[in-house]
Amino acid sequence: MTLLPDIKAADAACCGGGGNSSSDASSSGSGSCGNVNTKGQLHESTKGCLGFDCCTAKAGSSSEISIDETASTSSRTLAAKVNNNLSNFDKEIYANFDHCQKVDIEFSDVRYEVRKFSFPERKFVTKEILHGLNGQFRAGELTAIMGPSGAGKSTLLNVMSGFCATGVSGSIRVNGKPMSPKSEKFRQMVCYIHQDDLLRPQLMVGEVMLLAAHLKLGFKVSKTHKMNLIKHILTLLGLDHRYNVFTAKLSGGQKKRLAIALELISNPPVLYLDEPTTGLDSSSCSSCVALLKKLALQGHTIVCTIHQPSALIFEMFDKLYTVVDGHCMYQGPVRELVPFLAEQQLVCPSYHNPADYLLEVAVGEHQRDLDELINAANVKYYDDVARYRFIKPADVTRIMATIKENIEGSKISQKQTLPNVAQFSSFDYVKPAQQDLALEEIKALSGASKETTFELQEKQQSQSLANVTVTEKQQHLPISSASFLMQYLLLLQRILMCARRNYFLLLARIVSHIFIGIIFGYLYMNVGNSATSVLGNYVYLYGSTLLLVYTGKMAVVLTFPLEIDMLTREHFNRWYKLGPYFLSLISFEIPFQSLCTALYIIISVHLTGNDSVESFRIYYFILLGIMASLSAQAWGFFVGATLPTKLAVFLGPILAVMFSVFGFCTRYIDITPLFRWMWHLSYFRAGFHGALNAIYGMDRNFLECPDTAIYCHFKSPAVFLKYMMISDVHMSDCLTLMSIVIIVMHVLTIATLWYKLNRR
Ligand SMILES: Nc1ncnc2c1ncn2[C@@H]1O[C@H](COP(=O)(O)OP(=O)(O)OP(=O)(O)O)[C@@H](O)[C@H]1O
Repeated sequence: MTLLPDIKAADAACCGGGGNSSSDASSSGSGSCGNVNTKGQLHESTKGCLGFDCCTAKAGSSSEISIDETASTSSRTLAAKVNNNLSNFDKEIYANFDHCQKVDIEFSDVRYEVRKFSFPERKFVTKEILHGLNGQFRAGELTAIMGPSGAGKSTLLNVMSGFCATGVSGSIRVNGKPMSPKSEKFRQMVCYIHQDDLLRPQLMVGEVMLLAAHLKLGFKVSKTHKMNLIKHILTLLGLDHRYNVFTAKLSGGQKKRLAIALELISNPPVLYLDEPTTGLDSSSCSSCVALLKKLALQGHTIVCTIHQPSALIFEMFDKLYTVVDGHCMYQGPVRELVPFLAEQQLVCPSYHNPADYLLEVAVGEHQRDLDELINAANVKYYDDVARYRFIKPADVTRIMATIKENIEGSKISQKQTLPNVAQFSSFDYVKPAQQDLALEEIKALSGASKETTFELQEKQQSQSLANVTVTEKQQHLPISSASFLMQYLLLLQRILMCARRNYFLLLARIVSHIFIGIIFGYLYMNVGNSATSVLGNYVYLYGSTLLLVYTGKMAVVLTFPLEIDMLTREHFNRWYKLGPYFLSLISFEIPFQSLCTALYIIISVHLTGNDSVESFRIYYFILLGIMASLSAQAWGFFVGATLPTKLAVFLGPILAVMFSVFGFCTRYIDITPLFRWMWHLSYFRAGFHGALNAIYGMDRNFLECPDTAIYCHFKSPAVFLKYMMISDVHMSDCLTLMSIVIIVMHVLTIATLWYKLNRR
């Protein structure tokens, strides 16, 4: 029997866009997704609703493994069992993930402290948020981090994912080897999906996926294979029917799944998710956890924080990690929670959701000393670790002998034994050679069929998958991210696509420059060549510089901080490097702002009659206007990258005023010596003086003095420049200063972003 229809039904029912269904059960505790017994456990009757894995412990029609038996070791064994029943199509989907590296993470004495300045105490104070946590997140398992609000769940996730590295102490071991979360190797294994989905609303699901595939897989993988992979992932996540839908139009649950789909492209062994179910209705919530379970079954290490799951959803998790006030209050299999609490004289009432009960205990509703529970949790953890961790290779033989004895003496049934053996054999601290030996032993002594032994070892799973009709390339996608140039081109393409579809803002920028150009032109109509209107023209040039500087700066000061959040996440998840990202951003912003500036100047210069002079003056004016605007834009990027938006919109103009006061509208001799450095550094001043020089300097002929005028003091433009004390302005100086400002500010912006992205 093929499971294809089941899987499709599953996706439709549980994970799919239909998004109905199974989850009704999540709120009621039972329902279409199967029945839940009084302990909140699923019965075998869940079969058929989710294909095979969504509802935790359903094992396909041929399964003989009951839920309880599989609960602890279910993931790998169950996945293997189900794989036997997959159609080729389904196997193709899974084949894309069968090379997921298995990563077990163990952490001990993990502490996290923040150092903040306390205004009441007028000194820096250190606050410890995580107080020496120990634990394990294992491959093939779905682990929930639970706890009351403010307990430290997100902080633990941030620390374990390497998203927060400063202030962290303790040790993290990956597959038994110590590893720093800051290390490149660690980062290659981990993806972190934040609570809020930051997706570009102007792009369609398929476009976002393809872009991510190009960025993450590089161009050694053909587009056909990328498209296949995308199709497989979207099918797996129940999003295939949303391929041509804009991300803005996805439901909350679909957005969450898309966020996961995007990260799955690089098939990361470890996925951390911060509250993936928050904001979802019970149906989407159930679908989301079912999906995570499905991914865990494929060998990923999946850890997520969750708030108050229903009994059904709670049962879907393999492991639970409870955090209370920065301490661990329970960690272990979900099914062992109730017995653990009972041992602590905390008896979860029948029909009560254990997750709710746990939270009640955690917030102190049951008047239980939490320190005692924390201690008990620690003892249990070390007990569990000791049970497996310190098995010496020599012990393998002894354990095998016991198993053999048990099977031969029929003390326990084979079906009971196998999951235990699977758990044992998958344990990393036993040398691989010993594991192989053990498996061979089991194979021989249990007399199991090839299919039965196959479920014991992931190695054998993939071997089996290799037998199906999956092409070589699908099994061995050569993952190497896109080159610098390709990253740049892809990101630029994304910006252009977004700009094309969300043209309102850009159109507003262009229209406002044209509109103000007309207004200014109208206000200072024909002042350009008249000796009586020199001061009017001076004000026009002043106003123009002011306008171009402000539009250049404010356009990015306000939008760039929003970009930074997205950059932080995509960069952390290794989509691209900072260099190509920033280059693509300015490759769009610089020409666009230049275009706006040029449009404004061309229109206003014509209306003000400034174009009646030699054309090179107008070219200079346009060039200087563009340079001044780009200098301000570079400052805007820097301010936006450095300060939070609220501070940036306040401090940006203050800086602009300082630079304009000391140079823009003040003569050099009027400036206090203390602030004269500002005059020299002011790009405002350089732009404005350069513009004045372009219009009135460089040996311009006399201006027209109307017959009606008795006397034209500024008939000679040189007199006016001398009066304004700017007769010795050199164009090259102005252009050089502004070029330096542009380059220095962009370099500083990149340095700031680099620091922010890597400080963590
Ligand atoms: N950078 C920080 N500076 C100061 N305090 C912090 C910082 N980060 C976290 N905290 C504090 O640490 C505690 C744990 O925060 P965390 O966000 O991890 O809680 P949580 O369990 O995820 O809460 P919730 O469920 O409400 O999201 C909170 O009291 C929070 O105020």
